[in-house]
Amino acid sequence: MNRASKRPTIENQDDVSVKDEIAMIERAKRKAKEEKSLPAFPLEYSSPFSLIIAAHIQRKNWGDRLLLSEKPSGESDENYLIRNTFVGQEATFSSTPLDQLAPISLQEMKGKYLLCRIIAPPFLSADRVLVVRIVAISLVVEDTRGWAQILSIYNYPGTYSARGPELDAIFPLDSVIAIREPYPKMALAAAHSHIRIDSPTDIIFLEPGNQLLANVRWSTGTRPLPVLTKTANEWKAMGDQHFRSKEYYGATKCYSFALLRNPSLLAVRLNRSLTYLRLKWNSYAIEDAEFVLSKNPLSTVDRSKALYRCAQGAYGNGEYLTARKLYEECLVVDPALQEAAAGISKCNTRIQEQESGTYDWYTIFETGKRDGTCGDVSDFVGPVERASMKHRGGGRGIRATRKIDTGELLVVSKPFASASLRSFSSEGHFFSMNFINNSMGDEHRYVVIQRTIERMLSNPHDANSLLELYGGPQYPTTASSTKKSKIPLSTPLDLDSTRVQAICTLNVFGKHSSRGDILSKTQDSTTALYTFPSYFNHSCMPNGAREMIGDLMYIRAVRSVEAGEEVTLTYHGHESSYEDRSKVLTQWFPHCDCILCEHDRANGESNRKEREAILQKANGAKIGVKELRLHSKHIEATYTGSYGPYRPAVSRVYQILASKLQDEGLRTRIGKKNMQRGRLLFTEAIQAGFCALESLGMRIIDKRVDGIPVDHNLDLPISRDFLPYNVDTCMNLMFVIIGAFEQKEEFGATEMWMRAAIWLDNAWTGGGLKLFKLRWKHILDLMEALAVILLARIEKS
Ligand SMILES: C[S@@+](CC[C@H](N)C(=O)[O-])C[C@H]1O[C@@H](n2cnc3c(N)ncnc32)[C@H](O)[C@@H]1O
Repeated sequence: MNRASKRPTIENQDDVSVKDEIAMIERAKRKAKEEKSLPAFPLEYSSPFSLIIAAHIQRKNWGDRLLLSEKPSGESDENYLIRNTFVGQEATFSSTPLDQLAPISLQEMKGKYLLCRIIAPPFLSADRVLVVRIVAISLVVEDTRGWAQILSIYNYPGTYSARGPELDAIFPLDSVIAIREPYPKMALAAAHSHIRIDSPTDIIFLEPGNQLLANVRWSTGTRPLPVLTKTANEWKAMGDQHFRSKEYYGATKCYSFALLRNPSLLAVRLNRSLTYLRLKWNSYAIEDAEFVLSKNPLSTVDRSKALYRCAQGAYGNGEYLTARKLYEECLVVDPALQEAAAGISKCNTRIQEQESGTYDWYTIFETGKRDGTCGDVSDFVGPVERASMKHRGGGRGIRATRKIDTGELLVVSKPFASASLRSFSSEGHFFSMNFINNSMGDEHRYVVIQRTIERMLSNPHDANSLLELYGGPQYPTTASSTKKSKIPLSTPLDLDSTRVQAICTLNVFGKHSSRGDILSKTQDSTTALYTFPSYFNHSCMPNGAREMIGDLMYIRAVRSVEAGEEVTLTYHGHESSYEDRSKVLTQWFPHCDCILCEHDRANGESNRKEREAILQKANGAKIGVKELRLHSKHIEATYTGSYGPYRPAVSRVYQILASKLQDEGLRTRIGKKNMQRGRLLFTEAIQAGFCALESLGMRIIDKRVDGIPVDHNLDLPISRDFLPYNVDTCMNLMFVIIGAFEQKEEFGATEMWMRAAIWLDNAWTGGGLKLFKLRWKHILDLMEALAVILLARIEKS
């Protein structure tokens, strides 16, 4: 079976239309509601023995292949990994501290905590159809009376793509765990009823000496807690092994066990600190390193390592001034530590970026293109601030703190959490039904939620800034506060996973897609969640525009903005019709009051429909120049009254016309050697290119098509007061114009328009001629000698 053809994506929606998807999601919602209404108690009895066997079989059947070894072959159905899940399903989480809850057994779960013990290795939950797995990790546990149940754990850090040995380390056999206010899930979808845990903070691993373990008798016999089964050094060795295998979650668990056995082992604490750094759990890394620094006496080597880890942690948290000071202290302890000297220099660069908004855009683009991530840069907030905007959902927005010029850099933001195509090692399908905005989500979106939760757990300060984002009317947007826990995941942060899912759904950004589109895994796509950029409200004709390079986002003003004026972005593609925009926007709000939508409404439905019909014809495969000329006139006529110059549908028709004219011009010149007619066609192509640019909002000052002298002092042919939303489309149009001028042997014009292209690219990217050459290499190569000559002349002038 050819799976690629079966995958429902935005490009291939034959299998599952949007309507079908919504119907599917509605059915799933009904099923979830029905499930919730079933009586939860009493829980059915399950034989521990049969559950343990079932767990082993599951793990062996296909779990082993997926968990322990390389990725599945993807060729046979049995091996093929399909994950499915729901986002926005009403989930529980506990906010009652463990010591204020009463213990229960599985027979009598209700508003209490459950004390239980892991009695089988973790496995991947499967639906009735074996090849479909849900995204949870499953454990078989027994309570003190020997009753067994399956725990389905969602959102637990490090489990989404962990393999067997690491999961075994995260959930060691015989661990005793307390689950705050667990709830049973009936056997409607899964093979067994089970206990579902949505919030990782509801699970508390109990360690020796915990009060809750006093006087506990296990009817199946006492077994030592896992931590007691190895010496500190043995745990350290296991931790090192996981570290070498890059299984950092497993490694931190082993190092934590080693430290429970012997808290004074500084080497283990330094190793755990390093492991936290790898996981970007910077605050925990700093805590371990600071513990080491608090010891006296301390060897120079340990002091230097601990200081260096503190510096790296502060750097990772974006505290560059602190990090620089710490790197300097490292050099005092060990003047030969070159990494510290390099650290200082990196801090200086980051501080400069942060203060001045000056970036090495060339390197950023190159890294983003190569790695799909933003590399090492700092955040920047320019002349904009968060402000109260009561008339918008969530009540906030972004406004200018002073007058802003066209092209000014407003924001550079690293993601709070991101997922790019390159983040996924496994193949297979992923289906997620989002109950919040009734859409099918892809794996990227789900992974962003997982990583968001993880980041919240790893840093309470980050958790607070995330919880301030808008999650819909049911969640107040007042600042919240979470405490820092001493041991990760062991004290209540009270993570409400449904709220986090709602926040992610309303605020996530995607590359190459409208904010709400589904992206195919085959596209080079990045999905990411940002904090500051999430406060921008929407307009279909905004004064700001965003770009994602890897997972780094930058935002520029596309026109001048007055002090105090709101700065907006668009949440969807820039060229969609009123009807498409309205449909997409309902995910966020019911009615768009921007100027473009007002014009479209005033323009009337019949004009809009006619416009779409013309556009469809113009997009037809066999369309000729003659028909396109007519379509361009007709589509212009669908606009009435005071409709502004921004008309992407018109631009689209002129774009097609310009490229067809250019093709025909070439055929005429080369084939029929008809120079004069060729020249006319190129002139018309240039004029169509001008119309296409103007309908995207650009203002052309110099519309000459003949007799432009070769003169460096000529001003640009375009106005510098507006950056078009779709820069790449405009750049391509300018290259068409340059090509047509070349055919007309108007070399003055080619240079003038090349300068315009370089200006626009630089205004958008900030990367100058060097980045221009990198970004447009594929086109410049096609231009051959012309590009070489023009760029050499421009560089010299
Ligand atoms: C990404 S948030 C933007 C920031 C949000 N206003 C806040 O206070 O956090 C998206 C939400 O803002 C609101 N919003 C954004 N643009 C809007 C617009 N043009 N009209 C109405 N509501 C808008 C909607 O409620 C939407 O779900």
